[in-house]
Amino acid sequence: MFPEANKGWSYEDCKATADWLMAQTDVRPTIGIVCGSGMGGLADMLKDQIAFNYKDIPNFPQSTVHGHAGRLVFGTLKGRPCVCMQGRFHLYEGYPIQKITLPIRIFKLIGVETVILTNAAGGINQDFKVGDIMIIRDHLNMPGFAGNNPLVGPNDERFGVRFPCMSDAYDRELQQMAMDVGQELGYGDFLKEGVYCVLGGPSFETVVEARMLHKLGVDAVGMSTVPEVIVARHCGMRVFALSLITNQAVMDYDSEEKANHDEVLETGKQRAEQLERLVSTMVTKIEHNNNYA
Ligand SMILES: O=P(O)(O)O[C@@H]1C[C@H](O)[C@@H](CO)O1
Ligand SMILES: Nc1nc2[nH]cnc2c(=O)[nH]1
Repeated sequence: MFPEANKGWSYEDCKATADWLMAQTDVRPTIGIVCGSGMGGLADMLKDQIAFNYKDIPNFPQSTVHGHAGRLVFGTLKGRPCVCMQGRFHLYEGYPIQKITLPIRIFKLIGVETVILTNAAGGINQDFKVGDIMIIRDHLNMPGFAGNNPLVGPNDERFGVRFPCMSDAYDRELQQMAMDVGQELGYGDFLKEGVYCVLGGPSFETVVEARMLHKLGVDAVGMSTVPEVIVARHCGMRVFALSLITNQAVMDYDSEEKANHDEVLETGKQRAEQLERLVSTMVTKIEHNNNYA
């Protein structure tokens, strides 16, 4: 029934990688961070770093996209033990969806309880501006509609249940915390919230695709995050996610704008400092006395 079942991403494969990592470092992270395109600076905030190139980690895929360094960094952020993916994997790189989400299961097996994900996204909401940071409230999983979901295949109950709930995917307490922290930091003008839609990429949207997403209630569109969120929730981790609006999706045939990856990376650089301060302040406030883990 599942011919490619668990090829390279079984519980045992994930456990072997987790054990290998645990043998190389004394850091025992409870918070895992995933850096979006151009946001790798988040990993550089970690103190007393122990970093591994993805190519040296057993079973890990390799980063192939500019703006994704390909390092797994352990360390402390304001005294809290963290692990950070400086570079993530995307469907358009050609990896099976189960492979791009394998690091999230490894997070779980090394003791991570809360996952913070960031991404670069195109603004669909017409009130959004380039440089806005959107707290993700909900998602639209377009590849999932076509059956490309990371949980397809035999379910291993050691990770989670066959049919996980997703109506509570994004932790509401953490969303509120981000809003509060954002206000304290004076980010009120550019801190938004909304719905993120994942598409397969790597091509950006046509005008009619962007218009369709707008009609569907999408606020920002990208090419990542959702598979990772599904896997994190499946194995019971708390999830918080942010989109940096790096460009406006083109919704008008007369527009001279053209989405491109250089603009995405440039916006990432411009907002890096604020994004890092928001995430690091949240990290100091996250408590692990919840019963998710
Ligand atoms: O990893 P993220 O989702 O931040 O990367 C986005 C989507 C594409 O990989 C790339 C397009 O510029 O940025
Ligand atoms: N699909 C998609 N992904 C992005 N990542 C950054 N900007 C965009 C965009 O406009 N569309």
